[in-house]
Formats: sequence, structure tokens, C-alpha cells
Amino acid sequence: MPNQNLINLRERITEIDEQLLTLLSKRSDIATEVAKTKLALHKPIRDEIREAELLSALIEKSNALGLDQNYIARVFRLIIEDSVQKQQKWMNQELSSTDSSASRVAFLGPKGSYSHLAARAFGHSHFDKTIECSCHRFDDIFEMVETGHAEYAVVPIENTSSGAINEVYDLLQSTSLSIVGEKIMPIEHCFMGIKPINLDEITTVYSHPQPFQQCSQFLSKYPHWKIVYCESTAAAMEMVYNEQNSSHVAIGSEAGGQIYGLNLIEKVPTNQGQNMTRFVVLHRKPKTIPLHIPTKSTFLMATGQHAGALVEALIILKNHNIVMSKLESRPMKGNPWEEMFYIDVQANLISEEFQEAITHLKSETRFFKVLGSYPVDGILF
Ligand SMILES: C=C(O[C@@H]1C=C(C(=O)O)C=C[C@H]1O)C(=O)O
Repeated sequence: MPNQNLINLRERITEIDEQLLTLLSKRSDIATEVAKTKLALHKPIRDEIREAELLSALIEKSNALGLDQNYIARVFRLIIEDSVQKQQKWMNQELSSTDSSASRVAFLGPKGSYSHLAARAFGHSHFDKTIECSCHRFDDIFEMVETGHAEYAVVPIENTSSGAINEVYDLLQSTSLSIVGEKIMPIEHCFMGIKPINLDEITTVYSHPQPFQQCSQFLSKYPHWKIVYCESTAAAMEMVYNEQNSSHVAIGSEAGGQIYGLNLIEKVPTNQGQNMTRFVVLHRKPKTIPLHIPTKSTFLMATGQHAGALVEALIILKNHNIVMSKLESRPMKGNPWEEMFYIDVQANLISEEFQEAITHLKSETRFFKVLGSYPVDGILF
């Protein structure tokens, strides 16, 4: 016979839990109202400043109430994450009911940049009509898609010579968008000019610092060339076109140069034989990829800070026979001494083994989020 005191106490807990549920449901309804307002105001769903203010106020209050602040931070991060997901889902439904036939693709401009070429290649291979949305900054690209001003974003994530593009990794931490494709583009630098000339006729070379760095060995053979740094390879090509001086050339892509009416003079060898950039395609809704298509998935996780925490998480992948193809880490937003891990695996979100691994990983990590499953190298399903 259970003790009456215990029964009474449990009744009180049950009652409080029910009140918590009602409050969570009320909070969630208000979040949908917030999403409606944001859609009307063209604002993105996620507001990191508001989240940080909310969390620090709650942590302060939790101290005063004698509650553990890590526990409170974890609980409220989960509540906020759920609220963001719900709002994004609601916004997706609204936007898909007013979808236009043309697809808008956002990328880092200006036109003629390598990102533009990647966005264009993606658009051409998937839609009848693409509207190109050139943006000045990476966060503008994410915002365009989050707010429904564009359907897809094409952003570079890593380059074989210069490594990870940290700004993009950091934006992936807080975005509500999903990765739905990847595209690996060879980056071939070319001398582009207003007419074909011999290399010894060149006097001035325009480009972005990166191509200069990537081609430095070849360029050192021509020490008399004047080097002029520009904001982008596209800006360099525009400059050469505007000057109409045949001894001035730009280093950029052949296709980018054609946009500015320039001709290919010669390809420029890079110091490292193969120069490639991997782009990812982002969309508001995740895609389901059939199991027979070779698929990759990317997820984020933050492990606990005890010894061997990362190893334990990776062993879960091994135990489920999941091959990891990439591991990157970046400081966690709002918590710079903790690391967020970005992991690419050769697995499909709908596969049984990956689902099982996810269940285990969720129980072993402090934060876990799948960014998406997508066909290997470029084919958007
Ligand atoms: C509800 C909002 O949207 C998002 C969700 C939040 C929350 O659930 O508290 C806070 C900020 C936003 O990232 C909001 O902007 O207030």
C-alpha cells in the first residue's frame, strides 16, 4: 500500500506538470502569432539577440530561485529550438501556398563570381526559370531564404586551398534552413582580357587577393607585372572591361569573364594542382532522398565536456556502421569556450541505421541537430 504522503506529493507534481504543458502550449500559440507578424514585416524567424536576452534573464532568475543554471539553460534552449522549428514550418506552409513557378536562388555576388557560377549551374539543372538574387553578405543570403524572398541559397563551405569558410559554418549553427544539395566546383583561374594577347604583352593584372595567393608561383615568373587588388574577381573583370586597355587583364573564371564581355587569354596554373570549392544548397524545407540514391547527411552536435565525450559520440557512428566523411569544429555561438562539431556522414536520414544512431547520439550529446540529407555531389532530388 503506497504511503498517503507520497501519493499526495505525486498528485501535486502531476498537477504542476499539467500546468507546464498548458503553459508550453500557450507559448507555442504565441510563437505562431510572432511568425505571422514576422512574415508581414519580412523579418527572419530566428532572432539571436532576443534569444540571448531571454536566456540570460532566465538564468539570472533561476539563480534567485535556487535552480541549476545549466539545467535551466538546456531546458529553455530546447523550448526555443522547438518554437523556431514550429514558426519555420508555419512560414513554409504559408509561402508554399503562394509559390511562384520560377525559383529564386540567392548567392554571394557580384555577378561573375564563382558563387554566381555555382548558383547558376544549380538553377539551370533544376528549374525552367531561375531568378538570380545577388547578395553582398553571407547573412543576407540566409535571411533571403529564411524570410521567403528566395527559395534556395547556394553558399561556399570549403575550398581545397584555403580550407573551411568559417562565416558560413557559423551561420549554419543558428539557421532554420536545411541543406538539400551540394556542388563541388573546380576553380580554374584564367587570365581574361578585352582581346587575346601573349603573356609578355601584359602590364597589369587585377584580381582578388585569393587568386593571387593561389597562383603566386606562376606569377613570380613575371615580376614586372603590376598587381592590383580588387574586392572580387568579378570587380576585377568589370575594371578590365571598363578600361578597354588590351595590356590589362583580370584573373577570374572563364565563364565569369564572358559575363563581362572578356576573352580567355590563358589558364593560370595554381600552386596546388587541384583547386575546388564545395558549395551547399539551402532550402526552407528538408528533402527526403530515396534510399537507392548515394546520400550524405550533415549534422551538428555539442558533446559534454568530460574526457572522451567526442570519442564516445563517434563510437556510436562506428557501432551503426556509419562512415564519417568530415569533421569540423567551431566555437559555439554564445558559448565561445565550447565547440560545436559539424559532421558529414555517408548516410540517409530515412535509413534505419542512421535513425538508430541519431537516437543514441541524442541521448549522449548536449545539442544535436540534423542539417539535412542530400545526394552526393550536386544532384538535387
Ligand atoms: C518567438 C520568437 O521567435 C524566435 C523564438 C524565440 C522564442 O521561442 O522565445 C525567440 C526568438 C526567436 O528566435 C521571437 O522572435 O520572439
